[in-house]
Amino acid sequence: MSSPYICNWGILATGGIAGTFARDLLLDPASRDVADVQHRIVAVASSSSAARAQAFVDDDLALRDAPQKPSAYGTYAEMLKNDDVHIVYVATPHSLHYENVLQCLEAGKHVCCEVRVCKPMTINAKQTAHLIALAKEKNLFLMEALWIRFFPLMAELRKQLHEQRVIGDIVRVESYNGMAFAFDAQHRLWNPELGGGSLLDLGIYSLTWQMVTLFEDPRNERTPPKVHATIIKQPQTGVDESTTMLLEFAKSHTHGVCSSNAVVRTHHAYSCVIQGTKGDISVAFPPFRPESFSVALRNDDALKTLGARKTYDFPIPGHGMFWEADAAARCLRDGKLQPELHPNANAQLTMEIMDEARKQGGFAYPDKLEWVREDAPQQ
Ligand SMILES: NC(=O)C1=CN([C@@H]2O[C@H](COP(=O)(O)OP(=O)(O)OC[C@H]3O[C@@H](n4cnc5c(N)ncnc54)[C@H](OP(=O)(O)O)[C@@H]3O)[C@@H](O)[C@H]2O)C=CC1
Ligand SMILES: O=C1OC[C@@H](O)[C@H](O)[C@H]1O
Repeated sequence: MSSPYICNWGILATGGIAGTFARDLLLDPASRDVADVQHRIVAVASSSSAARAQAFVDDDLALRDAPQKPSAYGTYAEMLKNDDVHIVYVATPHSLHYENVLQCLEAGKHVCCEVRVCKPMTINAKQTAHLIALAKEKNLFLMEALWIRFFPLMAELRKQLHEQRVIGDIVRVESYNGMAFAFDAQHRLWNPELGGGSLLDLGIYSLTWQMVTLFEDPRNERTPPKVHATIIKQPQTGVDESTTMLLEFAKSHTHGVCSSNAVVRTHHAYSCVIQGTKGDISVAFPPFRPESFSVALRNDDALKTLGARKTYDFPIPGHGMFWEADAAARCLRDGKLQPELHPNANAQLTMEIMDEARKQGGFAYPDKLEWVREDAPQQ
């Protein structure tokens, strides 16, 4: 057997998700039956201080006595000069993704650093288009780190829906992601300056379920849906507390109902319900980390009632962010610039749908967040 490809990561920022992702990188890939790739964290950077980066390595990742300790940097720019870094995990709030990824791509010119970004790609579609164009121009790998796209559950769901067509033609899809975030005007979820609001943070998941089920329905031939959206704003900071979109997929004659809410949590029944002519598929809670889905086919009595529900379980051996990391590593190994399972066109369309929802709901971020550099492609 050939030796595994070893992917060297640099972690940019040391907040909550950076720790979760990095700890997943440190798990033995054999625990998820993966043998062809391995991960190594070679560097960590914090914009706060080198001491913070060091504490992240020593304490958050418990690597104080590790034989090969990651280097700790007090600025992102310094880490990007490290030639050992193959790929960067950008873990800042999404208000900063655009400038941080630009920074990584620009550094790639000198250090051949590869880049990966945290979801959602950016604040708006123009910024995403610029990053995709720049990565292409520089021959660098770029992917939206939408971890659930890489879950084995997702592959099985796609197979049952689109190849085996177990529930026949899809007729209607309902997806919801809600979390009860206590109001704190400074928190990234509520703060407009940090790209706050439910749509970008939570709606990315409800929209993903629509994309996987309806946009990827072969009958729709990857035609973007018509969007009808409504937004309720948080009275103090003005970010969207709740966004509901009705997505109209004309070719397949289907409607998707998609919503996000930062005040009330998703009901514990299901994250997404897909109704077809022959039965239903229900994806379990929570929408951002489901471990099962179930299928109920209609009985033969004129297809009126549903039969017994069969559940398909996909337990996650860790947090579950390693599957996207494995996909990124395989792309680097094989010289691919984006993952087949989640091409950058998906991220672009997602941002366009979100832009349209915000436009219809009358919600814009401060100009300093919606900016694009003067060399961004004209749209
Ligand atoms: N996939 C998932 O399950 C999840 C994804 N996320 C996504 O991850 C991203 C980060 O979220 P999370 O880790 O929870 O956020 P945190 O606030 O915990 O961490 C963000 C980090 O970004 C860095 N940063 C740099 N500049 C700023 C700034 N001006 N304000 C705040 N932070 C700054 C800081 O690290 P430093 O000081 O070291 O530079 C900070 O610790 C978001 O896009 C979010 O949507 C969040 C939770 C779950
Ligand atoms: O990705 C996410 O998943 C769960 C939430 O905690 C978080 O805010 C969101 O960004």
